[in-house]
Amino acid sequence: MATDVRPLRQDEWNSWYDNLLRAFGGVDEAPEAREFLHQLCEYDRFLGAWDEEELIGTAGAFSFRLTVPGGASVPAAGVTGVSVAATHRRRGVLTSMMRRQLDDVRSWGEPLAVLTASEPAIYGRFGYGIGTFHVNVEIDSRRVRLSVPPGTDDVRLRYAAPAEVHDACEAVYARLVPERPGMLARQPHWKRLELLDPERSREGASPLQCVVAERDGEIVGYTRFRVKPEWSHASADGRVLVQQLEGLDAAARSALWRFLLDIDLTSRVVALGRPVDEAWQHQVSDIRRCDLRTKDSLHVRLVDVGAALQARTYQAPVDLVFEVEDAFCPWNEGRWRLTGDAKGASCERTTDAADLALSVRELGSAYLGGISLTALAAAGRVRELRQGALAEASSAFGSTVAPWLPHEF
Ligand SMILES: CC(=O)SCCNC(=O)CCNC(=O)[C@H](O)C(C)(C)COP(=O)(O)OP(=O)(O)OC[C@H]1O[C@@H](n2cnc3c(N)ncnc32)[C@H](O)[C@@H]1OP(=O)(O)O
Repeated sequence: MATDVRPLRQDEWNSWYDNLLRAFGGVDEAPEAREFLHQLCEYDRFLGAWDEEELIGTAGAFSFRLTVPGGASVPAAGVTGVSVAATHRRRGVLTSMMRRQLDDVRSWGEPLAVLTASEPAIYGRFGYGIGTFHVNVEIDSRRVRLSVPPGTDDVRLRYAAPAEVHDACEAVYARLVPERPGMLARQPHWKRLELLDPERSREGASPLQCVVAERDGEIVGYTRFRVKPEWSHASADGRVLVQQLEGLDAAARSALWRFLLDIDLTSRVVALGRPVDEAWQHQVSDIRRCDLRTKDSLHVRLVDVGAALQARTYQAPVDLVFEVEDAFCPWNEGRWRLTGDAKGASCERTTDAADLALSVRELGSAYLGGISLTALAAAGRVRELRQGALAEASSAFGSTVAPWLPHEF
């Protein structure tokens, strides 16, 4: 079968999107969600695969900027909308699209490609490693109390229409972006994402509600959530479904979490996709009643090893030679010397003896500082060629703040 992979034309978007939906089961999106996604399409970066006249594959790459350790905002292709028609599966169509896409990303000069996977088993073969985890929680708010830091009672909370305070909330978000690896700078059109509220997707829950946290009249935090009323035989048993919660300081965040745990007629707070190191985990009276579940989140691919490694900084001084294996993007193969510290780094080709051997996939996992190279070595995925090199690399690559992807794409 000859597959033609090429960028999408504007008149092909609807059929592209229908193909994608069908690969995910064929349930249509609400019209406003579909329209929103249409506006996000970057035609020169979205690919279709054709078998003669028939569209059989889809893949896109948003032009994101991703925070890396040290706070730099690095161009990253946000891989999205990947699908192959079930009639054409396991014949190499995905492989052809990944080939074209990674070649394109390289030609655009973007050192990273990132994605969230429908199934984690798909992307390792293309050089992606799991770079971040997040937690999903369901807190028994009748039993769990939150101890709060000084200053929490000085934070004023008020309800606001989500659209009315949107700019102020976006300003809070923008201030947080450089502080945590894995966060995405807001791109044009994406601002509306957090306000998208199709009735069809609510499944019996309320429209989006918003509470802002203020100090001295300034918005310093916000949460958007829904309430799903439920009644058991004995009592009210509603759920609070948290969509976002951000705050500029510990008091603002604590005030918002405490508010969510205290809403009358509810007994559970459900929050999906939260950072693994969030402070509330250490403030709750009973962590077991929070039912924490960890899940892989952002998968990271170094498209240009040298540029990617020198775009971030390192917690401890580092001077190491990596022997990198990268069968899918052979331009990365070979030895690289990384020197750097907390102020900056450089990464150049070298013929010197290697200290560590690993594939680009492990570099992707370790890149944002959330997965330790020591753990990957224990799994047999990193080889230490000079004694001591693993510990040096591990402490240099770490991050004091866990990396976190704020939303799926
Ligand atoms: C970033 C995102 O958008 S994630 C969304 C991914 N899309 C989906 O999950 C939608 C439903 N699934 C699909 O559309 C397709 O099955 C795809 C895209 C996952 C795979 O497409 P295909 O064209 O069948 O993949 P292709 O034939 O190129 O397979 C390449 C290799 O990946 C393997 N592979 C493909 N899909 C999977 C999978 N779901 N799980 C494990 N391995 C897989 C194949 O076995 C093959 O292995 P090999 O090289 O050892 O022979």
